[in-house]
Amino acid sequence: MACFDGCSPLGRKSYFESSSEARRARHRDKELTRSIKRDHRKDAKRVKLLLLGTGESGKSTMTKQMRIIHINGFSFMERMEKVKDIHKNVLDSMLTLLSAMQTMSLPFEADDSAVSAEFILNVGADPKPELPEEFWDHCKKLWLDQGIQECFIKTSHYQLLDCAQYFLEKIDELRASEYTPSDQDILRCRVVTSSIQQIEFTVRDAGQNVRFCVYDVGGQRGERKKWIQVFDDVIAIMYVGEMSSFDQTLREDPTRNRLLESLENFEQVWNNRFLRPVSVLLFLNKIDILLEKVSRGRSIQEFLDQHPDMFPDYTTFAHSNADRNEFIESCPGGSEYQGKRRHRSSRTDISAEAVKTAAYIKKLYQMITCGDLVINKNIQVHDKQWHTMHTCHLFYTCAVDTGNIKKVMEGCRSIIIRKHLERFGIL
Ligand SMILES: Nc1nc2c(ncn2[C@@H]2O[C@H](COP(=O)(O)OP(=O)(O)OP(=O)(O)O)[C@@H](O)[C@H]2O)c(=O)[nH]1
Ligand SMILES: [Mg+2]
Repeated sequence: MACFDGCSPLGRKSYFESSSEARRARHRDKELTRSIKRDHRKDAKRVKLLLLGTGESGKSTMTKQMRIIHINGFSFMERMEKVKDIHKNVLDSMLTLLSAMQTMSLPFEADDSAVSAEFILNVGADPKPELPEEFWDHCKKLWLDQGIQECFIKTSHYQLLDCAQYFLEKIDELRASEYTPSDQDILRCRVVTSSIQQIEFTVRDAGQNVRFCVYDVGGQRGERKKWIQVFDDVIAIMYVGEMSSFDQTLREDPTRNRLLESLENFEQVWNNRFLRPVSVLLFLNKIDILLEKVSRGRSIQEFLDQHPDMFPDYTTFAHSNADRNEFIESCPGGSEYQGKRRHRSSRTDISAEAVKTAAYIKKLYQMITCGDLVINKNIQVHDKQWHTMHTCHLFYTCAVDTGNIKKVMEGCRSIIIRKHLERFGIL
């Protein structure tokens, strides 16, 4: 029979053991409580934000903007470290164009372009840390070839970096030995994120210093399983959605449309039970590329035709004046038009079709937040009641435009801080 009153020969020892054990337990308990309070105080001062979105949507570009706006930007050393990545972007872009020329059986305009192409392909087959001098001459020549230009216009048929044109148009500058990347060059430079990155900065708000901690994750499919590691204590998610990718497929799955992937991924984030109390700031990014695509005659209709029963009718969709004004004010150079109704309507470089496309894509994301559009029939889409603990705010963004991001971040700041104060019971 078991004895519970210390009557066994070991009873006294057990008593002492248990009493010292109890003291240790009490001590541990106090330490733990103190540490929880300490962490709570620390967390109460630190606002944790997550940048989520599919691959190449612009998350890392947003963190670069935060560095430019809130930290002292990039040091000379950091700029010089980017030179290799920028040169690699040029090489990768030209290799992609040459491979697409072959796949689409497009001819070069100049007879000797084939020689330049062969040179570049050889460099690509065995890339050295430094690109040879002749590389730049061949690259410049090829970029001016009408055949390559024709191929470039058909970019929706293959996977070209968004920064290809930007860098290929400034080859003379990039090849110079004294080249130092500018802020814009760094913003345009593409490097895939394959581990969780974090930046911290302090913002002065209403006379108080608020410490922000922003996590940037990889958005390609293989990276998304890591996202859950950073869900704890998050105050708000900055979801970077794609505006310009309606005619593109995923790099990691060329059978899948990028806009559809972004919408579905957003649906998962919005309905994720761990993120139920977390508000979402939805950045509808790459509006500059959207503008440029629509001006080249690309239309979202082609994408919609592939999913006849899924999306609302585009032909009868009408955007509001407010939609138009919001879009114009967000477009590069749009701050001049802010609040000036007469001037806004004189902005002729923004077509009605571009505004309609933007407003329509925005509506798709909005419909997901209301459960009016379901992309993945297999996930649990919650009703309005479930979502009352969080909100979704939408912003048109151009992540390479510091003026635009500064304005958007100012708009987000009060939403984030309010959410943070509510979480820590301060409001
Ligand atoms: N023109 C233009 N380019 C953009 C914009 N946003 C991002 N880019 C470019 O798009 C490319 C991809 O951006 P990233 O910030 O690396 O994308 P990401 O979401 O971090 O991608 P992963 O790390 O793979 O998840 C870079 O070359 C950026 O310069 C934009 O609004 N306009
Ligand atoms: Mg990234």
